[in-house]
Amino acid sequence: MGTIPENLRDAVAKARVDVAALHAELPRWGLVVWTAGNVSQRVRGEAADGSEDLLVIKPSGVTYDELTPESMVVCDLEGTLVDGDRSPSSDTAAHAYVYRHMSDVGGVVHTHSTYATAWAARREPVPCVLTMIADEFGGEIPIGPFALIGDDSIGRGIVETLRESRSPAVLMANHGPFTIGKDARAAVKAAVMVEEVARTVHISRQLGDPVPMATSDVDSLYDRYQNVYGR
Ligand SMILES: O=C(CO)[C@@H](O)[C@@H](O)COP(=O)(O)O
Repeated sequence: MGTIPENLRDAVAKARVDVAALHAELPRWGLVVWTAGNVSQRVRGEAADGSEDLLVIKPSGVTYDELTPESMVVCDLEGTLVDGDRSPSSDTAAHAYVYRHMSDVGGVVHTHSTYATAWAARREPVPCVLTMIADEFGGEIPIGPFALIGDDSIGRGIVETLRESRSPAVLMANHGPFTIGKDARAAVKAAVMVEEVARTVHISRQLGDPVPMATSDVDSLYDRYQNVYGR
C-alpha cells in the first residue's frame, strides 16, 4: 500500500468527509438496499495528465450507517489501494476507468435503484418525454452494454456510452445505473434524478404511450438548465 502524497493530504481529508456524507444520500433518496451502491470523488494531483490523481470511495460491503470519513478508502486511478483499513468498493475498477478516460469527471455513483434498474433489465433507454429529462440528461438516458464485474469491462462500457451522449447517467444492461458529474455531489444528484424520471415514465406508460419532445425543445431546455438555472 502506498501513501497519500503530502500535497494531497488536505484535499483527501476533505473528500473523505464529503464522500462519507454523500453516501448517506443514497438510502435517504431510496436508491439502495443494504450496501448496493457506492460514491466516489476524484482528488486531482498536480500532474496535468491526471497520473497523480486519487479517488476516494466507500469500503466494500459496509452498511451506510457505519460509514464515516475515516472509513473511506483512497485508491490511485488504477484502483490500487493507497490508504484505508478495508477493501475498496467492488466497483472501484469501474470508477477508476471512468476517471482515467473522462478527465472532466470528478465524481461517479453506482446504484441498483429500482425503476432505473428495471429499465436496465429490459435494455430499454428512458425516452426524453419530460422536461426534467431534457434538463438533466439532454435526451434519452442510454443503455450501456452488459459487462461482468471484475475487470475494466464495466468502466469501458460506461465511457463508450456516455461519450456518445449528453446524459450523466447510463443504465448498464441487466445491472443498473452509473452516473457521473463534475464532483461526487453532481453525480449523486444525477443518480437521484435518473431514478425519479425512470419511475415517472414507467407510471406514465401504464396508461398509454408517453409523447416524445421535439429535439429543439430538448436542446433549449437542456441549455437553460445547464447554463442559467440556479446561477
Ligand atoms: O452490485 C454490486 C456487485 O455485484 C455492487 O455494486 C454492490 O454490491 C456494492 O458493492 P460494494 O459494497 O460497493 O463493494
